[in-house]
Amino acid sequence: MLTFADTDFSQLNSTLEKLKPSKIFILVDENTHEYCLPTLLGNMETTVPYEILEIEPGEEMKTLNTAAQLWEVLAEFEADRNAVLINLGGGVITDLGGFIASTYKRGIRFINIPTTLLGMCDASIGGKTGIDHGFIKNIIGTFAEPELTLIFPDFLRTLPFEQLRSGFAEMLKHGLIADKQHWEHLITLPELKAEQLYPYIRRSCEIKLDVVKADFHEKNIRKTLNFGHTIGHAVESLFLETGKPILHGEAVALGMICETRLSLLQGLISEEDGEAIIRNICKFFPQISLENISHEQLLTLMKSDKKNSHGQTNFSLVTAPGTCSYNVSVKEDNICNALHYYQNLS
Ligand SMILES: NC(=O)c1ccc[n+]([C@@H]2O[C@H](COP(=O)([O-])OP(=O)(O)OC[C@H]3O[C@@H](n4cnc5c(N)ncnc54)[C@H](O)[C@@H]3O)[C@@H](O)[C@H]2O)c1
Ligand SMILES: O=C(O)C(=O)C[C@@H](O)[C@H](O)[C@H](O)COP(=O)(O)O
Ligand SMILES: [Zn+2]
Repeated sequence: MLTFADTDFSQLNSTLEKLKPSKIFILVDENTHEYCLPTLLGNMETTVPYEILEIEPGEEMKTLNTAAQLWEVLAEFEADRNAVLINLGGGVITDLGGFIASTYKRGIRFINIPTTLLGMCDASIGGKTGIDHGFIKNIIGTFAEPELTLIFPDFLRTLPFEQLRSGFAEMLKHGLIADKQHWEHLITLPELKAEQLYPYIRRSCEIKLDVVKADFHEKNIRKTLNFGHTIGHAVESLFLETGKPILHGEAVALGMICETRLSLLQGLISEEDGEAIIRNICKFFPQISLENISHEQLLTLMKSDKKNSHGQTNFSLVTAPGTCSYNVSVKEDNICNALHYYQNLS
């Protein structure tokens, strides 16, 4: 269930009452501990004892090592199958927390309380959980649904601008794949500020929920939610590996530009639409230098993409703002062309 807590956390309290947990665990990172936990604790009404599990912030923590430490801590606290994990944080916390919850003792219940724009509009919804391994994004994970996703937009007040913009990339993606009007609203916003985005958060959540309801296990239409991610994830992985991580949404924005170029090369989109999409994404996202990045390595990383099958690299490609095709097989030459195109954009 997805709920907006515009003013209070009553839905959280009634869910906890219904779930009757034996114990509550709250997973935070250092920042959500400081900025968000006091609000949660001030509003959570329960007599059930709780423990705080804290990790350092950042994508570097979304690993098997962190998962193992968290499983160990749960075991040390004697968490039983009726324990409930509350994931309070961005996509790293909800992906990692969802993963440890869905695997500990073969699955305990969990609640997502996203605190970033990306978490609210995308990561906390739809049941994809996971960790990175060998710097490959989300290569190990589960499909597991939270008991509740509680969205409290006021958490965005303390979110740094770059993080807000990172979440905005996924919102643009939602417009591009499914709702032209949403895309047009977003690209004409006078500035990127949390309060300006509040009305559009709901629409992004609806788009994601509709797609996920139609195809939870990503056999078909859910692949459209991965637009921008085949190239985006490869670039994100390579930067992560070299110790200079970029934000997920920044990588997705880059990926959406390159993959729109692929649509143009494949003749799947009109020049007018393709160029307007690229121009508008560039308005918000400064170019990321790919100067020292090897295309070979990127192509190898793209082979790990979960949409691939039978040795073919498959893309989800936008065909006009608001519509998206999937299972589009693309030749390596065109992928290299798109990467060169991005490099020479400015
Ligand atoms: N499961 C999915 O469907 C899905 C969808 C999209 C992205 N993701 C994953 O989500 C991850 C990215 O998530 P993210 O962008 O939220 O990153 P994140 O979780 O790393 O959070 C970004 C930063 O903001 C800080 N922060 C969080 N809330 C804050 C607040 N309210 N005030 C101040 N600081 C705050 C965090 O500590 C962190 O430093 C990636 O790993 C990506 O692969 C998953
Ligand atoms: O929910 C989905 O499906 C998505 O593809 C949403 C993406 O924004 C998200 O980054 C997701 O984690 C990517 O999944 P993956 O299967 O490519 O790892
Ligand atoms: Zn994403």
